[in-house]
Amino acid sequence: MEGILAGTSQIVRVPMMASLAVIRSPMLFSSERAPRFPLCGARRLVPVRCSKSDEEAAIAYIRKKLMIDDFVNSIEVMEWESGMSLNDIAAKQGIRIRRSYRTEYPSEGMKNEQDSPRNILEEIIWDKEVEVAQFKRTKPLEMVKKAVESAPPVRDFIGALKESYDRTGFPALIAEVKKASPSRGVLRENFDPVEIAKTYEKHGAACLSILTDRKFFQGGFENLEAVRKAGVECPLLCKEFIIDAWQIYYARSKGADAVLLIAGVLPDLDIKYMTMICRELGMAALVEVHDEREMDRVLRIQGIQLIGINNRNLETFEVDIANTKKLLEGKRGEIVRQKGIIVVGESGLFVPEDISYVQNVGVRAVLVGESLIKQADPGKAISGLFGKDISK
Ligand SMILES: O=P(O)(O)OC[C@@H](O)[C@@H](O)c1c[nH]c2ccccc12
Repeated sequence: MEGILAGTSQIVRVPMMASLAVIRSPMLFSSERAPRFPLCGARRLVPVRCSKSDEEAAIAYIRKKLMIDDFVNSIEVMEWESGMSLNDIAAKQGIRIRRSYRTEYPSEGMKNEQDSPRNILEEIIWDKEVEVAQFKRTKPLEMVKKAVESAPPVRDFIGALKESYDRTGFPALIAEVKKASPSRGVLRENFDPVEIAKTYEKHGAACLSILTDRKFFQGGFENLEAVRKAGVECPLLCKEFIIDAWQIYYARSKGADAVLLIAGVLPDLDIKYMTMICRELGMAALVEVHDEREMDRVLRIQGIQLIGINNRNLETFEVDIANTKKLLEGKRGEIVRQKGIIVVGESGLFVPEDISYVQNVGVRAVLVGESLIKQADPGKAISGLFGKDISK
């Protein structure tokens, strides 16, 4: 009988049954040289011969173990199987950020016009691909999964946001621990992540966002780990450019309770796959959108609980808080309310009027960095931002 395929920890399609799933252990096999689907790592299907009983065992395993309805007959996977490039599939969804699929930095002589990133976000992503490939070589997934077992217990990120909203009547604050950014340069010379985290917590932050990207934001996973180990109780968002499921496990192993998934970078199938992994790990996924098309894509995905509307365009750095209003108007706002999704207003919030502006259009949490981190005491700055002391 023809037609089963599998990889390790991957999407698996069983053509006879038109089923598709994510599977943990190598079951049957596929060609090692077949192209991989990005994060899920599944290989393009190469029909292999296997016995009827193997096929039945595979199907039974998939059915029993996995919640796969979303993946069945996924258009993306069918396109990929039929030979479309991954960048073409992403482009069809309106994604402008291309992947380079590099695992090593190109040497100077190898670079050419076509090979250059088109904007800062694309540059970050191309860089991240190499960084993750290198990380994975030294710490393979199995090793990171082992480390997850001894990670500090997960905290309820969404629960903390709801609780804070109910307690204060203001959007819950996710306060950001960020030393620098590509758009603003160094925001704070004297940067002690633990001290900043503690003062944020003391002054009423519901959750914290910790930048872990080193090259562009001067962050690091050691900051996440240090904050968690210092006894800070707020749930922690790992602020990273996630392009590979490996990074989610890694974030959890370092104590993260939530991760950021950027819809402008990740095709639908990746978002589904990654939110599924978050769910399994007990983490929250903050899915970030910037325009109507991204918002519509994310609203169509089942099980999304937290959407961040970024007022900053990560390709041009333009900031406009009216973006939050635009994306919550009309039908979109209605769907958000029907589904009980918590919307986080992100970036460019400086004064109490900004907070009430986004609150009035339906935001129940805000993500704030610059306006706090630049103050002498970032925690004390919280009451200035809200126009009121919101500490417990
Ligand atoms: O410093 P601001 O303008 O308050 O913004 C915070 C946060 O929204 C911003 O850092 C951010 C939002 N989405 C991102 C994605 C990657 C890096 C950074 C971000």
